[in-house]
Amino acid sequence: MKISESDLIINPDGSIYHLNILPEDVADTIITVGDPDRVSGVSKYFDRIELKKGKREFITHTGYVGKKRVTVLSTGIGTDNIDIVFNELDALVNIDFETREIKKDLTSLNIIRIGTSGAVQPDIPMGTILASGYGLGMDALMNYYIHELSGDERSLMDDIKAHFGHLKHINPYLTAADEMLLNTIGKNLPTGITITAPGFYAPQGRIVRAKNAVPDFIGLINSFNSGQHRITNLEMETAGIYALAKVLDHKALSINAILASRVNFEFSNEPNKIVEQAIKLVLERISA
Ligand SMILES: O=P(O)(O)O[C@H]1O[C@H](CO)[C@@H](O)[C@H]1O
Ligand SMILES: O=c1cc[nH]c(=O)[nH]1
Repeated sequence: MKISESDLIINPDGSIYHLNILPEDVADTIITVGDPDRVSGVSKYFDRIELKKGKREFITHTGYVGKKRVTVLSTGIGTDNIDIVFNELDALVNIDFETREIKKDLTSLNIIRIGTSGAVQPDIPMGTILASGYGLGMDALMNYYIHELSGDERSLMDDIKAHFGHLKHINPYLTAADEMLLNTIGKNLPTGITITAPGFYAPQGRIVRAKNAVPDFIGLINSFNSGQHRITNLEMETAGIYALAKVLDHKALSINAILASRVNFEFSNEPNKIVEQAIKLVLERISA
């Protein structure tokens, strides 16, 4: 079935609407980062850069790490942007732009986020590089998609609903990391449940001047447990990435550079150093 011109917008040069890139510009291994400036922080380690393109906050560099072709792409902040990036990446590989039809042979991308995050457990200090075992969304993105839970996700979700059920403004969603990526790129890293919040301040329990509606949100978050599972950190994209990757049949893993300890009220004075360590770790493991 032909996808309409208003559902899938292709620019006059054949590129996809927001990302402004062509199907051939995308590698099968993709690193996403929030900060557009972090794209060159990743591609500076490429052995060869093939292309640099961009529009708005969506900057793309594609090149080679050893023999592996890799795309690094910035998403900007938030799961509203993840909606755009994931639908457009999927269209670039799985829709024929000439016929506007879904291809017969679908491509499953390997997508690794390198992001920054704040820890909510006292034993996860600033400087930790953490792999998200699960993404728990507190934002509204997945209210708009059909998203099914595996058995494992369902039992964890039951405990999450019991713990957070009194917060009537949220409809949380949960997705596990891709197991293969977790066991390779995320090997031996600390893991846990990452909460994806729809904001940086009150939605992450920060108190500045406005009054927060949820008292002691950090305490509520870090007191959750379900078997060996606990919530380790907060950021703003991972749950959307995991959920849309699953819906669209891609593989995803989120690697978090922990810049803040929310329980110790600390924020790193060397954030770039921690991010750099996360970038190097991911690139070494991608090219191994
Ligand atoms: O450093 P990035 O990847 O942007 O990730 C984190 O930093 C931003 C907030 O400062 C949010 O996007 C959050 O998820
Ligand atoms: O605490 C933090 C740190 C980085 N990014 C976030 O979203 N939260």
